[in-house]
Amino acid sequence: MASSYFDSSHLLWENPQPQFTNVEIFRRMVNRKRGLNLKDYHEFHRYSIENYSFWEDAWQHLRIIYSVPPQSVITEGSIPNVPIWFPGARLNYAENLLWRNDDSIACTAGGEPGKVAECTFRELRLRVQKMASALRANGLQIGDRIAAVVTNSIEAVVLALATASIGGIYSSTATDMGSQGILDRYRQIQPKFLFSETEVMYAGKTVDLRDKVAAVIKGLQQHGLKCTVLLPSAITAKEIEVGGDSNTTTLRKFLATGTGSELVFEQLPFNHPLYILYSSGTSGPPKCIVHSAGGVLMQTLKDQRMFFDMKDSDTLFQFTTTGWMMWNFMVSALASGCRMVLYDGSPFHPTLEAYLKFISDAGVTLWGTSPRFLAEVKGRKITPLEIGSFEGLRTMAVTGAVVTPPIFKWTQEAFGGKFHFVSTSGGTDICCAFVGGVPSLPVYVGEIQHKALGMAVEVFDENGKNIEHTGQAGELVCTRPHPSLPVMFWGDTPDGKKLRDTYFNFYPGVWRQGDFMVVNPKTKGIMILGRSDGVLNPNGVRFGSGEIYTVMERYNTIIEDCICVGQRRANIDEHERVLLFLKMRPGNNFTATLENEIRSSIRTALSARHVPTHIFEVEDIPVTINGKKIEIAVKHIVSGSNLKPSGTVANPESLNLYYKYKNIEEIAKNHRAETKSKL
Ligand SMILES: CC(=O)CC(=O)O
Repeated sequence: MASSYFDSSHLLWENPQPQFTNVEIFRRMVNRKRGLNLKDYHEFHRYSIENYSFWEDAWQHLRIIYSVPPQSVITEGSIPNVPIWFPGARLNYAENLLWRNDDSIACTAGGEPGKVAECTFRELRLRVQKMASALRANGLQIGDRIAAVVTNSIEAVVLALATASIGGIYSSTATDMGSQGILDRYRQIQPKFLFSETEVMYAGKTVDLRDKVAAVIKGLQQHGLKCTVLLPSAITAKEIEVGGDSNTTTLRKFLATGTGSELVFEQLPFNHPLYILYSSGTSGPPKCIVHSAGGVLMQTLKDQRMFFDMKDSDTLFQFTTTGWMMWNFMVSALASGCRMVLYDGSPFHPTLEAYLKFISDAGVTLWGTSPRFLAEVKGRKITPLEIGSFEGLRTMAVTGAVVTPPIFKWTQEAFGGKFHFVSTSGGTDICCAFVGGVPSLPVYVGEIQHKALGMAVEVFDENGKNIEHTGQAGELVCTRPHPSLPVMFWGDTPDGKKLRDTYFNFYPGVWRQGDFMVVNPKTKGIMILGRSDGVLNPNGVRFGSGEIYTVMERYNTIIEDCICVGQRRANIDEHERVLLFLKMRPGNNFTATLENEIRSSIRTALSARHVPTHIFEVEDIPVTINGKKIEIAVKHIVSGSNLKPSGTVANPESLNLYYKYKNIEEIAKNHRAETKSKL
């Protein structure tokens, strides 16, 4: 079947000086070093996935700081398909981030309380030194876990880097995660230390975390917890007691236990664990994904310098909490000598306009955000250039969900048209991206520009056949190892059974990411169409929910959000049917006229077979605390399963709204009668 995804590619942006980009400089360096003649990014990418020596080139180009050089690039490890990278090398992640020791600003931190804190590179290093000294004095050793429930603040950066300097393993969650969600994660990794906020502000409200912290401490006491450190209020900076445990102390007292020792960067193997991240946990207990220091360092630096053309003169603002991999990704920007702007709180408080002004005023040059946020600005008919000049903006990087073509177009225009719009996709599983931006290539509307260097991404059909050249959609797979494969799942068997079952079983020996994608045979541009477990399959036509969301974008001034899932009840339905749920913006009604209009738009833009069987209005759309729609949970619920919401769901009560759709026949009958009356 010929593809209709890319019938017309519209140019969105082109770099007037591609030759000066980091990626072009890197390509020319490889040509000189290897005596090659790689003419463009396409050839460079091919070289990067066919030769492991590419990673040696990357080591050199990214200027990795090390004390012992590697003996080779790759060797076999104990987990099949997960090799050991750069055996013999010794390095430290924190040392690679803290080389800069001057009085330029390293971090600017803002948030809802309105205060802005700053810290220079020299001060950051001193704060890390103080924290590391206290951690050592209190017994942190190589391989010990530190768990944190923290805001996106300078303190969180200090804590992660101090932990890394000693060779501890750092894991954090956002403060809005429920105590059950926190315990589901931290009980598995048995942290020695817990660092926690006590009071924060979110959406204009003071949130008292004392009960939650007390519950977490209690739940971790039987699981190896030795010491809890309470951070002062994120609003007033006052110390707050939680009480009841002699191993609990305040940050001030904890830091005072340090001996003032020098900052020592333990020299560790490339594969030494750095972070533990978690699978979403929306459909089962969260998996504890362990990432290596060398892997995270190399891949995040590669993505930042190649996709975003990051330089030491840049100011990066990544909107994230500490519970999303984009936080870990962001922190690496220090290694490029870049300034980071941190923000904690809701972007809608006190107003969306105030948040946009903060970004413009902070002189952000690289802005990382989500399509959901941009859709909201668009939907509220806000004109960003009336709020700030955004004159420094050079690159906007968007991730976290499918970016639809209307969002590409609107964003480029709304923020002044000159910057590089980068759509990327990767995930927690690799703590970097599979596909993303190439500043030396043109951007086409709706297309992620290319595969990342070193990432052997292909599109497979159900039988494991590469169908990329056909322009048809299939599974995103990665056919060769790369340095930030997880080194293990915490608590897995030594041969990594759980890890292999998760990624390498569906297509034996090949990484399956669980995303549904398609490649434009002409431009090589990529579209991610949704999660593959949410792929819709009515009457044998397979498509991604992202295709429906693209059409729905045109209604986003009246429809706040929507979710599209397949329904197939065991022993009842012969075929899958597609259900589309809409959350209306206040003051707008879901009428039969609107429903007909939506059906007709989907039919025209896609095909008659894409039109949902039923469209319903709902009060809320379930999302994770990182703002991702939870299609898989809704799919299970409407198909007749009972689901226990995990701590990852931001609005767990919303799931209850979907159970009634198990009785679809009755609901549909009532719905027809109701919408007719609202015509
Ligand atoms: C890079 C990403 O892909 C981020 C995410 O969606 O979790």
